[in-house]
This record gives sequence, structure tokens and C-alpha cells, in this order.
Amino acid sequence: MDEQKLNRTIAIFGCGEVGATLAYTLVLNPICNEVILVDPKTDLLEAQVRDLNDATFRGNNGTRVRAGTPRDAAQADIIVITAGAKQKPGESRLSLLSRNLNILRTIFSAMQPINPHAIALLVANPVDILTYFARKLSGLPESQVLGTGTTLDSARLRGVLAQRAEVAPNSIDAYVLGEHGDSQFIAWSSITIGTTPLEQALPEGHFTPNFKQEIAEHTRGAAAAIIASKGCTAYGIGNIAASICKYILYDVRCVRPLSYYQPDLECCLSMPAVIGRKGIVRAMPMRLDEGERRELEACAGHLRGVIDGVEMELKAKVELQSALEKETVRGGDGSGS
Ligand SMILES: NC(=O)C1=CN([C@@H]2O[C@H](COP(=O)(O)OP(=O)(O)OC[C@H]3O[C@@H](n4cnc5c(N)ncnc54)[C@H](O)[C@@H]3O)[C@@H](O)[C@H]2O)C=CC1
Ligand SMILES: CC(=O)C(=O)O
Repeated sequence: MDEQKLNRTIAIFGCGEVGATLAYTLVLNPICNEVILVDPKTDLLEAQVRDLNDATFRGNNGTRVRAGTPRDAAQADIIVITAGAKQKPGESRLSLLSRNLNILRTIFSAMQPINPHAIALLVANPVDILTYFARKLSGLPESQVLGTGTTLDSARLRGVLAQRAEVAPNSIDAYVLGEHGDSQFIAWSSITIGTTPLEQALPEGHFTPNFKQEIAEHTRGAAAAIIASKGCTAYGIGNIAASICKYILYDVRCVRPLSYYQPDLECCLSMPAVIGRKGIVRAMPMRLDEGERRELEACAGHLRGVIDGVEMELKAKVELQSALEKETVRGGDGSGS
């Protein structure tokens, strides 16, 4: 094992489809010496640990997988959150919010205190909203809390464009931005194949509004189409989350559309950023045309609306709790009626 892999730990909350696929990807492409899995389903957890370790013995690759507690996971270099409910066919990612936010609260409260240098990588959905609240719940610096965001959608976009243009996907620079969800949008104006703008790279007459709509619908609907047949998506996100872990541990400084806090939009959504050992090293400003700018603002407005709804509900609960406590004190004093 090379020097950089020594004493590197990646903790994964949730060892269902996504968590186990990520762990398996880390075993096949070793970048750390330890993977810690945390899941309240203890039978599943033990079985996943044994099965994953079986995959490490043949090559003696130096990565070991073990079960851990939230306190163990809190000391990892990277803490990945895949824990949570997933969409049933026809359900939206946003419908998972209240269940997965409760799980997120449990996880971060069980982890305190957290390694101050850890990077929290959110995968569970709705990933942009969970990333927003993980910043608050973790107590970590803003730049150390990020979500996989539209990295997966952008890969799907490159895949479909590659088929249409008959070139390799990695020769295409194309970004889906905004929400990892229905309000996402494609930054068409900046797509290039090699250095050639997409419109010129496609056969004449192909770059039409219909073409754009068809590709956008394909990309936006890709997860639902897979979930309808197999009940989950795991390989794409497993590979992407493992790559992001590598960019972090090796300070690779790749530019990817990750979900992170956008101060001007007051929410977390995906915009290109440089990713390295400290998480979001810096934003990489991107030129958007007027229509794309409007889509970004609409997307942020939508996410902000969801966040405001959660925060109002929380505030109402706190106020109710405090009113009930006052009532109890008054009753206890004998001053109540
Ligand atoms: N961001 C993205 O691009 C993608 C996100 N996802 C999301 O990832 C999440 C996980 O999906 P799957 O693995 O397919 O679901 P799954 O149901 O197979 O696994 C979820 C696991 O989380 C565990 N869990 C629940 N509470 C926990 C806690 N407090 N601590 C640790 N583990 C806990 C469950 O016991 C379960 O084993 C879902 O929210 C899904 O929507 C899935 C694919 C892509
Ligand atoms: C499930 C999900 O978020 C995805 O595959 O994009």
C-alpha cells in the first residue's frame, strides 16, 4: 500500500444498496486502509462486513472493512451519509425529506465530537436539502460539508451526449447544475466536445429545442427509469462517491458540480467547485446565459422554499415546547389556574 493510504479512514453511514456499493468500489480501487460501516440493522451490517472483506483477501490490497459505532465514524477522514429511505417507484426525492432529516439528526448527534478535519459527504436524498442541514448539525466548517449533487446527473448527461455525438464521454465537458432533483437544469451554453461548442460538434441541424428537451428529460428522469425496474440506483452513485473520496484524500483538485452552500442563493445546490483535501477548495465561477441564470434562480427559490418550510416547522415546535414548559412551571408554582 502506498504512503498516502496509511491511516486513512472512510466511514459510511448506511450499508444498504448505495453504502455497500460504495464500500465495494473502495475495496476494488483502494484509496484508504479502513472502511467503517455503520448501520442499525446489525445482521445486515455484519453480513456486509464479512462479504466485503471476502473481496479484499484475494489481492491483499490493504483495505479492511469493519463495523463501527457513530463515535468511531466521527474520527474518520471522510464521513459519507448514505443512510436513509429511498424512493419507491413514482416517488420524488423530496418526499424522503422528513424521514431522512430525522435520520441525519440522529447520526450527527450520536457522532459528536467530530474530527474537526473530517469531510462530510452527503449522498442520501434529497441531497441538497440534507447538505444544507448537515452544515448546521455537524458543526464543521462550511467548506467541509458537501453533497454529491448533480455529479451523477452530469455523468448521465455526458453518457447520452456521447452516444449522440459518437465520441467518448470523457471528451465531453457538460454540466447539470442546481438541484439533484426535478428543478435541475443543463448549462447548454458551456458544453464542449473537445474544445468545440456542442452546437458545432453535432451534425448540422441536430442542436434544436426538441433535442435539448429530449436530452434534459432523459437526464432528469434517468433515476426514476432505473428505480421503476430494479428499485434503486447504486452503481453510478457508488462510483461517483468513491471518486469524490479520492479527490479529497489525494487533494486532486478536480472541478465537479457538487452541492455546497451558495451564500448569494442561501441554499445548497450544485455549481462547479474545486475539490481537494479541505473539501470545497473554492468555487469555480461559471458563465451562464440569461435563460440559465433564470433557471438557477428558480431552482434556488424552490430549494429555499423547502428549507423555509422545514425551519418554520422547527420554530413552531420549539415555541410549542417552550409554551408547554412555561405552562408546567406555572402549574407547579401553584400560580396556574
Ligand atoms: N445522491 C444520489 O445521487 C443518490 C442518492 N441515493 C439515496 O441514497 C439513500 C440510500 O439508498 P439505498 O442504499 O438504496 O437505500 P437502502 O434502503 O438500501 O439502505 C439504506 C440504509 O440506511 C440505513 N440506516 C437507516 N438509519 C440509519 C442510521 N441512523 N445510521 C446508519 N444507517 C442507517 C438502513 O438501515 C439501510 O440499511 C437514499 O436516500 C437514496 O435516495 C441513491 C442513489 C443516488
Ligand atoms: C436515486 C437518485 O437520486 C439517483 O439515482 O439519481
